[in-house]
Amino acid sequence: MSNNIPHYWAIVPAAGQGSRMGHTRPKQYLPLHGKPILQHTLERLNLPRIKGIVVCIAANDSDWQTLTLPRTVMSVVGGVERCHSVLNGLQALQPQAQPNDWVLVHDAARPCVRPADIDKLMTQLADHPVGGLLAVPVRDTMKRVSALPPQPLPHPFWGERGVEVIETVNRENLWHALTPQMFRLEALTLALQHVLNQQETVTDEAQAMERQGYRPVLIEGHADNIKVTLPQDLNLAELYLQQQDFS
Ligand SMILES: Nc1ccn([C@@H]2O[C@H](COP(=O)(O)OP(=O)(O)OP(=O)(O)O)[C@@H](O)[C@H]2O)c(=O)n1
Ligand SMILES: C[C@](O)(CO)[C@H](O)COP(=O)(O)O
Repeated sequence: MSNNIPHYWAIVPAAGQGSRMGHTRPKQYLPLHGKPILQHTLERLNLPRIKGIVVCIAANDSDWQTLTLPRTVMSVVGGVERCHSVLNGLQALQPQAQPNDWVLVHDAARPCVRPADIDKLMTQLADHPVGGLLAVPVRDTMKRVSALPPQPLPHPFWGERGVEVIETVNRENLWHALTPQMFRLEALTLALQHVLNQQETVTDEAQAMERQGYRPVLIEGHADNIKVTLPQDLNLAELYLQQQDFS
């Protein structure tokens, strides 16, 4: 029955203040090649298979109305943390979506995502019971730092008292979680509600699903799907957009 075929929806958390960017405007409205980051992101998500898009914006957002949108999208007010914004977006979808529909949650701050990778995520997980996310394997040696208690160190070569001690973390099987992260509407809604009801937060949707005992699937994407976070990310994102448009 055609009405049993799950639809695909997108939620774009865009209600952050971009504090790490250190700019007066929220980073999602800063220009890349003269176009706001959020507009680039919405253009990447404007795929035929995505039935509708919900954008979560800050209550005091004065830039949203200035965007030229590639299609009609819904907007809802976000929350204190990203996970609160995403839950508001999920609740806005409830009236028009089915519980088993897929929801792709994609950061407004990731304008370089490749439409081909979004399609890959939707296609490869279309029949999966849980869902998953775009990710890329860690390529660098990883270090964990921890502050030493102010006491003599067991060995003089381990640095001065009170400095951070690093230890190498096994990078095998370590991946960078990206977005979109794609899960079923009802399952993701319940998972996030459970986390928030515990007065806790999560930094991505997969973590909420993991806490419910689900095992999300990683689908390899591309490292140029960066989250624009710090000032130096702006030039890098412009370079990636330029490379993609000409590749
Ligand atoms: N309460 C929040 C916080 C973040 N986001 C969105 O979640 C995405 C990823 O979050 P992040 O990169 O941390 O954005 P900010 O929170 O704006 O950045 P910062 O932590 O530097 O303030 C961004 O598109 C951001 O707009 C959101 O919708 N609601
Ligand atoms: C969702 C995310 O982009 C996956 O890497 C990341 O967790 C967002 O973290 P932030 O602290 O909200 O930027």
